[in-house]
Amino acid sequence: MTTVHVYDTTLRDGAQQEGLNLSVTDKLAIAAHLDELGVGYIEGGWPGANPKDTEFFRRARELDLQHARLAAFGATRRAGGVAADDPQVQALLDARTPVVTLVAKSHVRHVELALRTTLEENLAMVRDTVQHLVGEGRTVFLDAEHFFDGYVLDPAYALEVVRTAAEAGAEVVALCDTNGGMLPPQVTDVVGAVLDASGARLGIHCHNDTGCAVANSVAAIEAGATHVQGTINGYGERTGNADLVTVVSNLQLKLGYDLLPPERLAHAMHLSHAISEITNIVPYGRQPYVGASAFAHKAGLHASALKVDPDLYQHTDPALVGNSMRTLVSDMAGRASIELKGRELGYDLAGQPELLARVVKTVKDLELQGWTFDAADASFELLLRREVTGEELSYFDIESWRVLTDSALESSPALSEATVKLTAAGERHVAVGEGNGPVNAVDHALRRALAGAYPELDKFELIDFRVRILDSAYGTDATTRVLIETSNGQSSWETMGVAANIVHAYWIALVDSFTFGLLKQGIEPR
Ligand SMILES: CC(=O)SCCNC(=O)CCNC(=O)[C@H](O)C(C)(C)COP(=O)(O)OP(=O)(O)OC[C@H]1O[C@@H](n2cnc3c(N)ncnc32)[C@H](O)[C@@H]1OP(=O)(O)O
Ligand SMILES: CC(=O)C(=O)O
Repeated sequence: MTTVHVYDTTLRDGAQQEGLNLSVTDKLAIAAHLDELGVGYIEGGWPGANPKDTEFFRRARELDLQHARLAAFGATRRAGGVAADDPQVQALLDARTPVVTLVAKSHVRHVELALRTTLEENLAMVRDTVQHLVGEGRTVFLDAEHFFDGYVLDPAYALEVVRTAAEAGAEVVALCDTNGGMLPPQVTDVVGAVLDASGARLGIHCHNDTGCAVANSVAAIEAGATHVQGTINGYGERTGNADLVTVVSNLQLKLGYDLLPPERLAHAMHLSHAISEITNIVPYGRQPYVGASAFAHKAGLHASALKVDPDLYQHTDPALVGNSMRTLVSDMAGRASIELKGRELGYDLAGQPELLARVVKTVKDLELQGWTFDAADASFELLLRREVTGEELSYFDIESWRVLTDSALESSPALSEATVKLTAAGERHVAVGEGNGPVNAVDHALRRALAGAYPELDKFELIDFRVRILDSAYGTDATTRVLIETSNGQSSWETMGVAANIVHAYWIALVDSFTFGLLKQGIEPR
């Protein structure tokens, strides 16, 4: 059986996504990650189209790729010319990659309207360019642009493009759903028909405009294509390309294809997130397989079954793609949810039905007031610890705090000043903090008051702050929920506070954040 090529186009088609802009260094880093995942091919960009892509191919020669072969992407030669004299084709050779992927027209209206040439000349462009590149020692893949729409309009011509490319020496002809409008049954029919009529080795390249890019890619492979293109996290023009990790996971874990070594697929979640860091696009939590929520369970009924056997509410083992099961605590939790969450946090709560029932009730009561524990694991862990140990973990005793804000003048911005009085390490501290707003001032004052007793707090940094008005019908009287995320440079945690006053809500979240952070660093109350 022919092995299926796994062909990644994150660096070319993925980079066509709105708002995604990669430097040469970013592209090199992503290429190294893709190689670690074990993909067969990395399409690096279009040499000659812009200086960045040209530079990428120059520097990519220094990459020590263990698995992947690099592909340079570009178009067939210009109409009316010859491939050997075409500067764009020469730029593809100058990229010095083992593989060149050519985009070619296969839709008659595109040939006539976009390329403004004859159908015969388009075939000549395909033939000449493929032959020239093969003659120069390159493996050539041909992306037949708008293939499916073109096949519907004029199947004979679309087929002729496939035959011409294959006869000229293209190893693979990838059928592209460029406008992303196809549905799986259409893809199945067309791929099957083209395979029968041409005998060419076919590939598939899908866009997600109908939400079917992954399904269409899987359908094409099941219909006989043996080369699949996609991008990490489904990046790409408009609604994106087929998400390569989802396609590969589906083919490998559900249909038995042997595409990536299992130990590499088990890095998929890490890779997806590492690439999100580079693209600076927040990972999509509900992404299949690798999203943070892909195996997160909120409903109590689910948890009660998962406790017995995780397979009962999971379509696959999350570890196969490097993910893990999580239990969410909320007002939809039951005793089993708390027991499972406790297990995640290192507490064995089995056989403690009264404690479990008490925690369920506390959570439900607090959620009614606006708390949302599934977004603030650290606040839940402190609550659970309190219920289990029967005591409040306290690193400092607050005596009072207050904050004042001067009115803003045109000549000088508003200034806030907070005063915090507390006892820590057996000593009373009174500290004043200034800030550009009340939240900032409170943060400074609390840190200053604790600096002597807990120098570890110096490393804690606020990295996210979210405010939500809970009962908006009351306008400025509304209850407010503040969620904050804090980092110590190695890990991060989320805490929350709910109060009528936004600064008070922040204060609750901040105290919990410092308490949790110190606890996790193994610091004893002083
Ligand atoms: C379906 C896809 O996503 S394919 C990938 C598309 N990616 C990109 O377009 C990103 C990179 N592109 C670019 O930087 C530029 O468009 C370039 C450098 C390639 C070309 O720029 P320009 O020379 O200024 O041309 P422009 O972008 O206006 O038009 C594209 C030209 O390529 C021609 N062309 C389009 N497809 C093909 C093809 N398969 N084979 C040969 N020529 C083609 C068009 O007819 C047009 O020709 P014209 O200049 O005679 O009108
Ligand atoms: C080649 C390509 O990116 C497309 O047809 O969508």
